[in-house]
Amino acid sequence: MDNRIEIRDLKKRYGTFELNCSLNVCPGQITGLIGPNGAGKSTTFKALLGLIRPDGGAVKLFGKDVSALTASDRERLGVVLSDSGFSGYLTIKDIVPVMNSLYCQFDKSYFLERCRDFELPLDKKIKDFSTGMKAKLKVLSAISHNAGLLVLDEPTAGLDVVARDHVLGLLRDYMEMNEENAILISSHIATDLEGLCDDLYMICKGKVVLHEDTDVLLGSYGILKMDEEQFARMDKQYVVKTVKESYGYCCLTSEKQFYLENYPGMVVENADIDGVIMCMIRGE
Ligand SMILES: Nc1ncnc2c1ncn2[C@@H]1O[C@H](COP(=O)(O)OP(=O)(O)OP(=O)(O)O)[C@@H](O)[C@H]1O
Repeated sequence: MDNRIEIRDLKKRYGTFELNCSLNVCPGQITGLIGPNGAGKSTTFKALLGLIRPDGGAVKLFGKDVSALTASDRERLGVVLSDSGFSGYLTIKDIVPVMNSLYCQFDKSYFLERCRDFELPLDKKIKDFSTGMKAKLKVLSAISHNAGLLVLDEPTAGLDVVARDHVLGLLRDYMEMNEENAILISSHIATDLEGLCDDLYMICKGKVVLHEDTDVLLGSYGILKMDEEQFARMDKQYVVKTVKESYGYCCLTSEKQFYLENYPGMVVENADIDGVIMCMIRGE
């Protein structure tokens, strides 16, 4: 069975908000969905998992329509949603038998070993866990039952750098368990995803505004800064977005090398993903 996600023209309307999103996740890949608050990331995840009814479009997991997934297909999914999790009144000791009965392939010893590595107490009620402890427990639960596909909505939200590093490390371990494993992960913290994902979808006001391989985004994209006169004279064929600034213009380019070679006086900066997002949102 292919660990694949296919979303085609997924539509969902809430008042003035309108989602219209297409994306693919391929076996062996980590795909990131980034976008500002309210962009539509969680709505996409909920529709993908069949938790809300879309107004249109098609969603497939493992090559099957989401409504056609069997219970055993669903066991092959590992999910983290921001507003889901175990009851706060349970302890890790309580949830082990629950996981055991929910998932045929629950790997109890892996799960408990990792709980020990992360110093997660087995007897403490989950409601008394810190944000970081809860996040680690959610991700550990998602990867401890031989899922082929992970769907993770903001698994690093609210974490300090150390806890974030632990969670990202767990995801890298997961990808090494099986080369066909795949992950769809969202975050509004772009730096979390740039070191992890093979490709990134940028979503804004319900629309995918950019899809690119992370290497291309970090290697070829750049930010150009110039005054009005330089802007008027420049060749704009590789300009993706333009933002008017007090000093002149700031442009996002998909080919920074072209401008480095042809415009020696121009300021050409490497684009980090936050810079790209800012230009995509503010630019025209
Ligand atoms: N059940 C709902 N009823 C009405 N509006 C909703 C509902 N769920 C989401 N929305 C609206 O849909 C839009 C997208 O929300 P969504 O939660 O998908 O964004 P997001 O990208 O996940 O944001 P964040 O990063 O803040 O979690 C928002 O305008 C939100 O108010």
